[in-house]
Amino acid sequence: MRMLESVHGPADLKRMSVEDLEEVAAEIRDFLVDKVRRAGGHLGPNLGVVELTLALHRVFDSPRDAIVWDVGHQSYVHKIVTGRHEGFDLLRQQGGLTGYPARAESEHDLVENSHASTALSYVDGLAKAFALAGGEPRHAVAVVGDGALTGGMCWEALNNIAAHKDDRPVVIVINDNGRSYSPTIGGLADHLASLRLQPGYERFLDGGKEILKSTPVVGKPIYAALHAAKAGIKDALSPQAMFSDLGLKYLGPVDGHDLVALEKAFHSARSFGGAVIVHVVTEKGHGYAPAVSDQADQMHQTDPIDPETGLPPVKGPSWTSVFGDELVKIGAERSDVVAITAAMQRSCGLEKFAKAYPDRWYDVGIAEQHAVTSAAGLAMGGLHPVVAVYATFLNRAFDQVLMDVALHRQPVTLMLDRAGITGPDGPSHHGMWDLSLLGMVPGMRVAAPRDAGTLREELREAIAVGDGPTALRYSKGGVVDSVPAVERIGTVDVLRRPAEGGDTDVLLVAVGAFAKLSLAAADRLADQGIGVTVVDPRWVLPVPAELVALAGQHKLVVTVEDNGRHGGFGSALAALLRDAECDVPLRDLAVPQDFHEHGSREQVLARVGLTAQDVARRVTEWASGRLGTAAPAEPAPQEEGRR
Ligand SMILES: Cc1ncc(C[n+]2csc(CCOP(=O)(O)OP(=O)(O)O)c2C)c(N)n1
Ligand SMILES: CC(=O)[C@@H](O)[C@H](O)COP(=O)(O)O
Ligand SMILES: [Mg+2]
Repeated sequence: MRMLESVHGPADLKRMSVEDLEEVAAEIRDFLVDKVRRAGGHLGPNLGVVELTLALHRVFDSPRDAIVWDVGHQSYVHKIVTGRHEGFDLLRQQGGLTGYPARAESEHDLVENSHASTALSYVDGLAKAFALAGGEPRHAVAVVGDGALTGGMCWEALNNIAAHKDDRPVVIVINDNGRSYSPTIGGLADHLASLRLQPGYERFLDGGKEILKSTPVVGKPIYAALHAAKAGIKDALSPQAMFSDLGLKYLGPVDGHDLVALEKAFHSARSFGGAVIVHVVTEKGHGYAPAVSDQADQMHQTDPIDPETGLPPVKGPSWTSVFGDELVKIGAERSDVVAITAAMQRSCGLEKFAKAYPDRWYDVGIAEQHAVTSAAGLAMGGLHPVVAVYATFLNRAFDQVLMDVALHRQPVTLMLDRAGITGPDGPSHHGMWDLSLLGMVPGMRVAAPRDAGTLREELREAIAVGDGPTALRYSKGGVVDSVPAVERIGTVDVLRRPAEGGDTDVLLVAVGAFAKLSLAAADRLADQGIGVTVVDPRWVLPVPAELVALAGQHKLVVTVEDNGRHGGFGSALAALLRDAECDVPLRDLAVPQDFHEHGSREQVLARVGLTAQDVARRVTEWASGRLGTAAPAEPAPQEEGRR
């Protein structure tokens, strides 16, 4: 790591020779493989942007020039060359480097949101701000992947950037490795592929230019004529009409692992002065055979490996895999069931369904809004679509759920994976918003399975609904095995009653995966003589009416949910009790309404006061005085987020 240790910032890169840079690139690759395989993270994407990042930081002047990374999962090299390589032992771990740009970490980092397809909008805004500020030009540079480019916001931004193509220095670097997780889909992807097929285009032109320029007398006029004909040649060799028709200058395709070619292209882009697209062709996982040969997703996202075995941990069944397996069975029974993914087929559990029913699944690209409204179209066509997305990514399709699906009462089922605190991916990945959003949607029915069995059961119940939208929400990671019910009252499962003849002091209403945690808290409370009934509503929205009678049989109601507190299940139940004029006091335990820094799921839940011990302590605190029980020691406050 001799060379790499001499890199403390972009200025050090600018002083290096190409030979030194090649050495730095090799050392960075070794560093990434070593650190990311230990810590876990986005190994493939970052191995693909080593040369691209070095060339960017040599040609542009960050932070004066703004560099925005779309999604941001491929910003490890950027972090390494901006003085943070010593922090990689704690990458994505509590208290350590985040896996995305972080403003608190560096002046070189601007955008922390890890939701895709936003970078072009940021640079459009930045370019406008730089223009208004006047003075020496500052460049707004976006690095956007071919996957992120399938997101609709990119095209909204391109439309605006093209409106000022000549006088605002916007540089759009398309990092085209042909993949999101799996190969990127759609007409745009095909278009980029057709451009990729002409890698010699730039070399063809450059070679001709040098020969003609060095040819005496006739050379220059011929070159001038050819230059004028260049557009024609370019279209013939490299049909980039899509971009030039927008009025945007297009440079490329450029070999994304050739430092000299990259710098040449970036210098051209920098000196152009207006909006320019640099189409860079890279290879995900480049330089590391296990990543390049990983057909599924070229090590897009790797779990920490076991240093002993050198293998990722063996995982048991996940919420995702339980869903995926059950959907295959349903697919055999219901030919009208189809599935949609937004470029996350495997991560959302649709791999087996896609294999079993190749004509009944759709990858729409990173386009959640299109996924939902196209699902409404599929439903209007007589089918029952199942849309599988991460809960946090549903945020951007809220209006589509509300006005395209629910307004038309279409039978679309949303499978909200990674609901609740997710952990290592930080604040924009925690799925803590969906219950608050969907609670506003008339006719929306939301289930929160507590274990594998209820996931299968509630999925089937959802698919059986033909007159409106349904959704299931479930956590990241290993599924909870089995949490049996002792009784079912309507849709509500009673999981635990106070000991025989014990007082029905507290009704503990547990949402989804928090059932197990709530039972553990109830055991702690029983030790203190507090009688607790634990129930699982199963279908949490609209709130089951049975909870009103159950609440009336207790002295205190407490809800526990892995959703943001504002507008969550607790709020909805409180409203129902008010409407029913049931005045039993209610307290709601939920994720504090804030942005919560990364860590493991367990660490973040502990940080925000959502462990069994926290629940028991808070219930004891609330029960004291009401139930004549002793007041507890001063409870740990629920930590607010980082701001
Ligand atoms: C709105 C949204 N949907 C889905 C994701 C999940 N996601 C993260 S990276 C990625 C693929 C990105 O592909 P690309 O932009 O080509 O970058 P690459 O990994 O190939 O460098 C996806 C789907 C996300 N971050 N944001
Ligand atoms: C960057 C991104 O959005 C995804 O790649 C995410 O990191 C995956 O998270 P999971 O590990 O929960 O699938
Ligand atoms: Mg890609």
